[in-house]
Amino acid sequence: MITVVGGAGRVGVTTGAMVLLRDLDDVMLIDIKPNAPQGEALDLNHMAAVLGISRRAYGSNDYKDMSGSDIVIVTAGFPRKAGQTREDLLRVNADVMKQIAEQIKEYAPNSKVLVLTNPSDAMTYVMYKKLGFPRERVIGFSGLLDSPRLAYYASVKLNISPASIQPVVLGMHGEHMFPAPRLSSVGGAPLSSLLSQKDIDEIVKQTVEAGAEIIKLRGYSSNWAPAAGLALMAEAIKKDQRKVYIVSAYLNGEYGYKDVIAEVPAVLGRNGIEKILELPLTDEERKGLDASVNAVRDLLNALPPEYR
Ligand SMILES: NC(=O)C1=CN([C@@H]2O[C@H](COP(=O)(O)OP(=O)(O)OC[C@H]3O[C@@H](n4cnc5c(N)ncnc54)[C@H](O)[C@@H]3O)[C@@H](O)[C@H]2O)C=CC1
Ligand SMILES: O=C([O-])CC(=O)C(=O)O
Repeated sequence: MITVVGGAGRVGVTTGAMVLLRDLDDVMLIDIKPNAPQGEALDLNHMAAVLGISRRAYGSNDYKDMSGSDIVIVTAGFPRKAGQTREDLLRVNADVMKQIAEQIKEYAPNSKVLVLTNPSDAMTYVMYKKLGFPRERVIGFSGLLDSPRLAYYASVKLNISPASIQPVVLGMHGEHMFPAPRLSSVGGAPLSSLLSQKDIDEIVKQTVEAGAEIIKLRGYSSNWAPAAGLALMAEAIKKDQRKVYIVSAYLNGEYGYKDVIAEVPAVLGRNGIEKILELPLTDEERKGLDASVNAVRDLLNALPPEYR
């Protein structure tokens, strides 16, 4: 069973749908909104019946129904509104993480926990600290959104499929993310060698501002792309695929950073994070990553001690 906490919210229910569509497992949607997860589950079950998918969705307002889940995906919490940054959600969502960590510890103590709630690196840190699970089992989301976004914008410039691009965005998910065009590649060539500096600057800006652009256009934040990314992470763990994805990981010396969470490439398999990969960086890239990781640290330092 894969549980989604926040399962009646926009990203939560879309994630439930993606898990069913990829035929990964049954899905438990848990949410504090009365009746809402049950209603979403019913609709998802009808979807599965239409498509002939033999998986079930369940909905509940009781955390104990996550019992037995090997993967718990956390999408619960407040989304930002137009004009807000993700960082503005720090305090309110840290509270939500703290409450949910207690429940996961009690009902799914052996699970791998994927955290998407914003600001996602800081929320992954709170979840990690409050759960006390080994770091390979508490994995933050967003690299699998920021990097494919970079691939998308580059693919438009190059008129090629985004699937042909290996994009790299590191550090923080937020205003200070670090897109790395030299480390991103197309057919073996660095992306930076295939586009003009002006085009690179443009796609980097589009990537950083992508989330805000969606809110500006439609009034609420993304759901389709993040849900797809979460489903890929769950799939890599569930099927022990050992695929390399950029994820938010607790660093204990990797890249020279300690006691902080940042987006880095990692191998995902049955134990969660099987290995963190350390990319060789130029001096300039090192500075860019430092600035990004320091922005995560600033957020963590702004959290009262009970969240750390
Ligand atoms: N890291 C990323 O790339 C992305 C992060 N997000 C973040 O994900 C979060 C959710 O976004 P949406 O789904 O659009 O919001 P939403 O408002 O549609 O859904 C949030 C859900 O969480 C539920 N919830 C709140 N507290 C809860 C608790 N203690 N236990 C269980 N459920 C609880 C709410 O009832 C609601 O149904 C936001 O913080 C948003 O900023 C959204 C998109 C991408
Ligand atoms: O923009 C938001 O608030 C949601 C998010 O993190 C994203 O889409 O990158």
